[in-house]
Amino acid sequence: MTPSEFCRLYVIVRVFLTHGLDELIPKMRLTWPLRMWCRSLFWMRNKHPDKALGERLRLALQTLGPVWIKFGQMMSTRRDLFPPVIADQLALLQDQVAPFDGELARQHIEASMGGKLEQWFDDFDPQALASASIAQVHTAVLKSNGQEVVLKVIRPDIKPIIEADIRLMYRIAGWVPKLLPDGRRLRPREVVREYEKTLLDELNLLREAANTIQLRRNFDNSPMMYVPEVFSDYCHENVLVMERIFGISIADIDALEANGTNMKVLAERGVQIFFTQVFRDSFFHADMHPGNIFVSYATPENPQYIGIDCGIVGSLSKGDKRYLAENFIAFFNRDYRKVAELHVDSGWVPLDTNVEEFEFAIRTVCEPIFEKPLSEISFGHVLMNLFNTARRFNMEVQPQLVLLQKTLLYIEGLGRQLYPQLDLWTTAKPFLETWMRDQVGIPALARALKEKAPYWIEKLPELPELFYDSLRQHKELQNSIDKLNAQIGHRQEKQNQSRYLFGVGATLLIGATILLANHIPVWPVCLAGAGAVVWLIGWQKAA
Ligand SMILES: Nc1ncnc2c1ncn2[C@@H]1O[C@H](COP(=O)(O)OP(=O)(O)OP(=O)(O)O)[C@@H](O)[C@H]1O
Repeated sequence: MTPSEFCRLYVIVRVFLTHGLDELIPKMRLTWPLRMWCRSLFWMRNKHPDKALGERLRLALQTLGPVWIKFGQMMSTRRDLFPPVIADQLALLQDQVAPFDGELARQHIEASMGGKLEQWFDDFDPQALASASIAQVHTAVLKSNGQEVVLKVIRPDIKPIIEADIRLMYRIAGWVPKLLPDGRRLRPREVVREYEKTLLDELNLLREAANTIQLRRNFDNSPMMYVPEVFSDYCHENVLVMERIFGISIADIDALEANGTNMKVLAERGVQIFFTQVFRDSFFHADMHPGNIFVSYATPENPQYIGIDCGIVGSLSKGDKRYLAENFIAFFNRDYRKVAELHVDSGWVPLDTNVEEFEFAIRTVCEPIFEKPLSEISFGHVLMNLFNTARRFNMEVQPQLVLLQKTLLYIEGLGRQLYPQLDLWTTAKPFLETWMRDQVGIPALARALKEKAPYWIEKLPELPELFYDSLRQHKELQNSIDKLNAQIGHRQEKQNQSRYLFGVGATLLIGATILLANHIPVWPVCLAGAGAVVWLIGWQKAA
């Protein structure tokens, strides 16, 4: 451990102890040396004894800074791992990060772009439009076409901080199974690894640029959603340049209402956009928080979403989509047997899972959900309950499904906030059923034919030649097989002959031995000589 790592670890331990987080460790796990060590750190006593454990954890993460705040935010979505009192507190974490100097932002952008900002932009505003833990956003105008743009720039000093904190997180993750009774189930190293990947992905703005371009293409000319244009010629790993959008924040319900927004349509569109992204495009925005969703001022009766920050996206395979849609439909038909079978068929749980037991477990967990009216059932909670049950039956954690469930939970929450009577199932069911119908039978066949048609048309002129080649190859293959068969036959014949000669030779030698034993002269020598000659001929044939 380097001295700076040691110092940081000291700070982390101090923050944990002064927030009384040693309370997380059960008494029986507090070994004698550990207890003595904690006691010796008398200047690190719990300074917030009046606060509940969840709140103290939230405050501690907030004190430790952006890397830990984001970690807490991610953990808040893993309700399968933490009790609600902790997860609810983690969900309150906000990264209020002070902006860094605009001049430093300018230098950083210029270093990435390899020239003065004025070469490409006018009116660069050194005052940040927004500042978050990883990046900061400034406005400017593109010189080439007068387009108002934003420049998102990664914080100059953030990478080493992230790397150092992640290294320490791994170290602490190694202690968790020893300290917490449930430590192994929490799979701390895996959780840190997942977080590390998300953070490192967010550090590369070229990824976000590519995701934004893809999402914009998927919703090209859509009245439901608008995605700003990315100016990829100006983008670098540290800098993203995109069209500036002017919309109402989705969190500003008063402003939405003042603009005359049809809240019912807005809420339903949120659900439709999500299902379209998941099932039609296999590409969904997975960082849905209020800072990333806006609504256009235009056409409030027919409201259009504006989506930004595509740093984190999810995608499902064809198989996953199909099983997911079937799962939803089976669940809402209360066909738990089908739900269990689907989990096995999809490979989400092992093939040898006892389907009856699994069905029973799903029924136990899911049936109470139907106590509520259908319109109040949460898809996100249904999925969470299903996955939690499946995990008891050794379902592997599937990151793409966790991301999907987390996004779905958020979309539902948002939808109900916008329009409390939102009936999710009625909004989503026709979409899912049409999609399912589209996946099987004549439409699926027609689509497959349509997809493959250009390939076949391209290959058609080559068909006669391919046919001739294949016939020729078949003939050549037949000739080789005939030759091989003849060789095998010849060899077998020789082996039969040699076996016969060995037999004759052996008989002659045995005869010679018998004659010799009976003291008959001359004949044994002749017979032995003949036997040896016959054996020699047989050996030659066998060679
Ligand atoms: N194209 C844009 N037009 C106008 N404002 C924008 C644009 N892009 C980003 N912003 C503003 O900057 C803020 C931060 O942007 P963004 O979410 O992309 O950054 P971030 O570092 O990923 O933040 P977070 O970690 O909170 O998601 C947004 O909430 C929005 O207010």
